Amino acid sequence: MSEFANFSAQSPAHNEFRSDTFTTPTLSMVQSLTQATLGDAVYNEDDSTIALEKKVAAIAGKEAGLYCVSGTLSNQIALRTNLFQPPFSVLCDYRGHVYVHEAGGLSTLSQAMVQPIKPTNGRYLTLEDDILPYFIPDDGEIHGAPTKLISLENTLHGMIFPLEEIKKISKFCKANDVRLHLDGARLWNASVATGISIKEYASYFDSVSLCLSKTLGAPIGSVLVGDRKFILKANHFKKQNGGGIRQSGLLATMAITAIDENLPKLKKTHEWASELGKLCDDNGIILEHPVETNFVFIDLKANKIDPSKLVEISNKYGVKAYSGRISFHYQVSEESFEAVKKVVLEAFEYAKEHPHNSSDAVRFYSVTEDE
Ligand SMILES: Cc1ncc(COP(=O)(O)O)c(C=O)c1O
Ligand SMILES: C[C@@H](O)[C@H](N)C(=O)O
Repeated sequence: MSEFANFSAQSPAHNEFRSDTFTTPTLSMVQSLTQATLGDAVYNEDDSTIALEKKVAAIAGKEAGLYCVSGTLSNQIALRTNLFQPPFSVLCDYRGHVYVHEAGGLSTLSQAMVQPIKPTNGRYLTLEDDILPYFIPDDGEIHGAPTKLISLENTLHGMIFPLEEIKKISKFCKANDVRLHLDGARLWNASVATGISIKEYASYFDSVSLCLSKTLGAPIGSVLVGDRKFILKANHFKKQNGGGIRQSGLLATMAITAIDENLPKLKKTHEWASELGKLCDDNGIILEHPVETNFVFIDLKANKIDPSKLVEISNKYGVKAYSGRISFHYQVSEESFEAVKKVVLEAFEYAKEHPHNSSDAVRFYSVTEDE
């Protein structure tokens, strides 16, 4: 049952470690509503929406932006717009959100064959080791579905995709008539962590989806950026899929406030995550990979931790951590941070005495029953 809004008090997400998607609007975001314009955005007549789209496009160094109600919509219409004539296939990381968490959209909306790839290095795709072995050239051979799009994610599970590898993949794509999309839901975090600008990262991609509703705390949405012609066609697919929003100025104004106010707060979330990661290292708790931004991925299977026990212990300490992914965001309270450290240590200690062995896939979100 969600709580009633009290924008002047502590965020309901103060103890939330399931995801940074639980971040809630702030009082200043709500106050910004008094400045919102109320045009019909489907007719491209809402100035606040246009201002948001121009703002994010400028940050990314792209010609145009498109406000979407979700990162899933933003990604899926971007992928569709980058693809022209089937048969074609899309290469992505086997953990990629566009593949794992977007309800098979690539198959239905884009009619694409997806080639998920497990990175040889366990962290990020490389051109030599991972992409070339799976690349299907569009050379007239009629058995395969030619690779016409590569979709990368940065950050992916909180890991930063190295710029030098992005450059190699981008150069290959340009030389082989392959489009390149970036799911940049948390590109903000990568930029803050590396000091590399969003503009630099985005310059190697045909399209980038930038989420506003996660690490930045806006109530909903993402902005897709690309060249003007691309965005015009993406808007067509946005409308086709029911994404045409009317008085979106109310949401856009909150998103503009979120960018301005919360981007500087991301560094602290990385510090928290790094501190928890070090605590795990110091106590022999195995992580799926090193901490680089705002996520700590505890390897529940390697530590033989029972997810349901983790939930039970989380509830005991008054925090919400339902999987091995411990997500940090700017609304976490110091008290909750101290509590989640105890949760992790206690769950680990319990597993030593009560090892949990399971072949079940570990999902990092719970499917809650209706109340
Ligand atoms: C990496 C990534 N991309 C895209 C999305 C989709 O965003 P949304 O939940 O707004 O559809 C998410 C969700 O949080 C995500 O983690
Ligand atoms: C689960 C996934 O869709 C969501 N993007 C998250 O990171 O929580």
